[in-house]
Amino acid sequence: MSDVSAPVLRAEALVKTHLGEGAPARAVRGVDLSVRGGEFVAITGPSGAGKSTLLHLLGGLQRPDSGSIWLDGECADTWSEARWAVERRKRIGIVFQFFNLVSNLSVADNVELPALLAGVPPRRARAEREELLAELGLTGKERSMPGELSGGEQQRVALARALVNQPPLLLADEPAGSLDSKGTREVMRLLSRFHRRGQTILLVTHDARLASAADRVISFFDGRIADDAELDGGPAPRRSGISGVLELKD
Ligand SMILES: Nc1ncnc2c1ncn2[C@@H]1O[C@H](COP(=O)(O)OP(=O)(O)OP(=O)(O)O)[C@@H](O)[C@H]1O
Repeated sequence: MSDVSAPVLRAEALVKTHLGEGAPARAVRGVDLSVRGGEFVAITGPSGAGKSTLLHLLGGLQRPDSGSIWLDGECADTWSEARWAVERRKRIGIVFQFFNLVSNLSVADNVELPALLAGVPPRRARAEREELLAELGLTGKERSMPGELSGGEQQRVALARALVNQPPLLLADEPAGSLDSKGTREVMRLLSRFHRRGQTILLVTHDARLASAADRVISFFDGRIADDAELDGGPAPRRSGISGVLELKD
């Protein structure tokens, strides 16, 4: 088993200003953060606080103006876009509010795609996909197209896609933001279940209720960490990979 206390993700002095049409938006103004293996961290705060920008920086989807990021102890400062793409496939699963599924690919193909791009042999990619879809209650939907699914189902497919390469870290940006209360409960239950099995999760939400499912809550305000509180229980033990983890019962 991996060292539970080792940081999976570390950021130091991150700064990001968006230069848009209007005045520059100083979205992230000097953030230090360390996330240990097995932690479930929620980043919460008001609209416009900079939460999504921070998550995008941590996942390499945007580059900081200054500051550094380490993934599993490896500094990402000099990584190119291409290198980030490769590392994301191996190390980081990302789930967005609006699912971002490929609309003209079936559920099965959406989930298998990241595995195939990562060089996983097709037979193994298929096995991983079957296991995850069964786990997420989507068996029988393999040939469906994303547009034929409910919002909750689409988000479960997005979760399967994010987890198919067994990334040590899952980044979730308002994953229930476009769902009704049933869909929200479903997604939160799944995140909690994966966390209990050892998945490290960083969840961005403006909803304090959702944040309470985490074992650490970071309050983000005006581009900075205003509070960082560990809730009762502490981090779950980290286990490597999802497939080993899937054998465990709830
Ligand atoms: N691509 C962009 N171009 C210009 N400004 C941006 C861009 N992305 C974000 N911003 C601005 O940066 C600030 C932080 O935005 P961000 O989306 O990170 O906040 P947030 O806390 O995630 O908000 P919300 O909860 O509403 O999603 C806001 O003022 C926003 O308008």
